[in-house]
Amino acid sequence: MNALLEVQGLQTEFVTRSGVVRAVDGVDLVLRKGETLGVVGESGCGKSVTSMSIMGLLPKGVSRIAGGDIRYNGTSLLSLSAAELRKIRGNKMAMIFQEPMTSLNPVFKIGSQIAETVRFHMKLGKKEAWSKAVEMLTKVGIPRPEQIAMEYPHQLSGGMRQRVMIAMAMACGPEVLIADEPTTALDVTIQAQILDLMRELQEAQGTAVLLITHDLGVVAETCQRVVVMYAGQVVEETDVKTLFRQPKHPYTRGLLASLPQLAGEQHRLEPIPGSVPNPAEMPTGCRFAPRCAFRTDACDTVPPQLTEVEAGHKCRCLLVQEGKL
Ligand SMILES: Nc1ncnc2c1ncn2[C@@H]1O[C@H](COP(=O)(O)OP(=O)(O)OP(=O)(O)O)[C@@H](O)[C@H]1O
Repeated sequence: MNALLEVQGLQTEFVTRSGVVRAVDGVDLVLRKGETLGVVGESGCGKSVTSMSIMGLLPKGVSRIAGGDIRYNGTSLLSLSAAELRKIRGNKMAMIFQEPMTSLNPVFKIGSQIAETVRFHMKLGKKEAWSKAVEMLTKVGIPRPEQIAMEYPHQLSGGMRQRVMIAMAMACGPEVLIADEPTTALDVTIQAQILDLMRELQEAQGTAVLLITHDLGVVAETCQRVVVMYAGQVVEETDVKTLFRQPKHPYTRGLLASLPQLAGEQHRLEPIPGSVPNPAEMPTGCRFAPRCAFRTDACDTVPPQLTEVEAGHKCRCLLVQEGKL
């Protein structure tokens, strides 16, 4: 099945003033070679915490991985030392964020930052690394790349900074790219350009992408498979076509009904009532039950498991599993 990255039963906890909360609770993900897997859900569902856990970038002291495993090419990343993890991060696995300044350093020239990454991971000399940086800036469509390489991040527009971050992430030809809301902060035209760019680089380098987004429109355009997350858990997983044509979980149906392009002109948009529960106050049964239009008494008491309801289609809902929905 060519699994490159496997997340199994991941549990990530935070220490907060009201005690320990589990923001991610038993997440399973499989990313295969060269594919794009979307992870969707509203704000607060645990998408970013999942990606930070995979990259080993959780805030120290206040968070920890309490259970499960993360395997890259069969090796558990949780068993690696910080130095071993650093070798994989940026080289084999790279990440891009919604806010490019998260990974760009404001006090270093753009070219130097890309060159530094390349030197560290690809063991190139100074001159070759600088050439590689300029080559990458050219690849991501930066105009006047030699000149821009000499500039500082704040001298560029948001869209250009995002291109620079992609250049840096893709410079070492990573096998896995984790993109956390890479286009959310950009306007629609730039958003489309950045998604196209990511797709081109992905095809050219054979990179597998884990795309984290709250935007189902972006998923429809870029992903082959999708995982829907709700309240720290996966609630549905299938291929993109099936998700849009035959969504099963009431939460996924709700997300689709609130998507303007899909609701169509004749239909009123129907936002899902209520909000994602706080991890400190999770419902005891189904976590979506308080917001669910189909809720039954059993939903309030029995926590549903994620099961395969059709070939390649998993869903965490008692009613779907019993064929009632
Ligand atoms: N540093 C932290 N301390 C305590 N709780 C946290 C911390 N970071 C995240 N959480 C909690 O973890 C849960 C999941 O957050 P996460 O950022 O992963 O959601 P998300 O789906 O990525 O949303 P967004 O799109 O807004 O980033 C939330 O309930 C959040 O309150």
